[in-house]
Amino acid sequence: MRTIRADLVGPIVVFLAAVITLRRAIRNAPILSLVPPIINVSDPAMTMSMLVDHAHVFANRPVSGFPVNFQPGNLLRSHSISTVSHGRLWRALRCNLSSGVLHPSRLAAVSPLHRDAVHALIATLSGDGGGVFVLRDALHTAVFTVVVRMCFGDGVVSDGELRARGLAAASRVVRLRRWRWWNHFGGAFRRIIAHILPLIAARRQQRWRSQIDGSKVDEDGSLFRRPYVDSLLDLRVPDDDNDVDDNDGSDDKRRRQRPLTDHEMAPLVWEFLGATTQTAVQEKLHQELMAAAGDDNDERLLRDMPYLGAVIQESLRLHPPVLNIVRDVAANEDEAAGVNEVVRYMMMVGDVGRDGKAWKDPGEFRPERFLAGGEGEGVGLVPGNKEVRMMPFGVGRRHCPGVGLGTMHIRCFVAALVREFEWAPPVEGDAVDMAELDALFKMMKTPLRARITPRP
Ligand code: HEM
Repeated sequence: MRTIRADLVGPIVVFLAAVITLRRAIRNAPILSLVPPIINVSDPAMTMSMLVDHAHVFANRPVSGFPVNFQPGNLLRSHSISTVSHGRLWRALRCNLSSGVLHPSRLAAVSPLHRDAVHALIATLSGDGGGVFVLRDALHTAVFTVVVRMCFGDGVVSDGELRARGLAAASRVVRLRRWRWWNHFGGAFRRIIAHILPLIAARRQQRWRSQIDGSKVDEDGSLFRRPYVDSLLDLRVPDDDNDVDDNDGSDDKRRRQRPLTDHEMAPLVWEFLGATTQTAVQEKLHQELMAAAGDDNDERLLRDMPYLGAVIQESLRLHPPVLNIVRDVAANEDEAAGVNEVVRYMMMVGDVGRDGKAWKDPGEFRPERFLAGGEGEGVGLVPGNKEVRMMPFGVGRRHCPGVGLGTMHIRCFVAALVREFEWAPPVEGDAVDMAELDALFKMMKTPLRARITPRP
């Protein structure tokens, strides 16, 4: 009889989610010497009250931990959507991302990119007819190739370069996972920016060339039209960059607008690339996947698979890749004295998802709880404004805008991996070590190693 392992699909989901969220965790890490008083919040009702009912108060994350001198002689704070203060600039940048590449109507265009990446991943894993694999690098490269194409279109980064960068990025994930690596990060960030700037310039040139020869820039056969960098090149942001929020937005139109500089675009590009970088369960999932007729990677088809959705949701409830939602609140502003005291609130994402009052046997991996009739039926990945039972993508006005794309990546790769291979521990009977690393973001202490056998 075939042994069915219930504990292998979850780690894959957890790892994919961690890859995809690396960027966020890095951005939220404070520099230790500047850490203000911290209050940890684990209670779901309290979290709700803070992030939803008092969203205007809890609207800012810590200012980017490190001002970076990535433009010679010019010390700048790196601005990405997640680090910029809540205000006009934040609104312009977030709106550009959410209504552009992340808009639900655009996500269908990601399916062909997923198809290419899935084929390459399966070819890599089935190379020698199966065997024992450490999944991390192969999965990382697969996700990375998709997001690079969404970011730059095709033709800016070559296939070979893509694979090399995917692997380099994977090894950076590993190197950056411990707090003690943080000191090295300023330098690493400058190097990353230095890699990104020429890619932005190359895309700009591609656009110029196509304007000159009258062709459309995407006529080079790019599968993903109007990639993220194009939207940044076209974007105009408020000129005064005064972060104060004027909620009425009344005179926004009259304000002077300016384009972004390449040095402003680079951290945004990096944020995009980084953001997007657990077998009864396995068998049940496999049956559901095989029963669905049609294109293997059709996003609509995958979205309609309740058990696949439940497995992903249960994995993110138990093992959210982002440990805490961080907000800085001015506790005592005395402008005359130049004093601006800040209190830092850390909403503990894992504690909320494992709250014993909200969940039966909260520590147990049981996807069925999210199916019809289960205690979690109808619970969303992003809480509405009634209650918070889990919050892997945050809550309130600064919740993750990438929830659609993030879950789409996970659905697509998990589905392909379970459809194509049978998964077992390297040694029959071994348990998967789910110990977590005290890292910037959640990772498995022991990277998942599995024996995979191509399915007939
Ligand atoms: C499994 C995948 C992902 C997870 C678990 C995740 C999780 C999170 C969390 C917990 C936050 C903080 C929310 C808050 O503070 O309330 C966040 C913010 C953010 N995420 Fe994601 N994320 C994922 C994928 C993505 C993707 C694919 C993108 C886009 C390319 C993205 C872009 C962002 C941005 C820009 C922010 C900052 C939003 C703001 O400050 O307005 N994330 N994410």
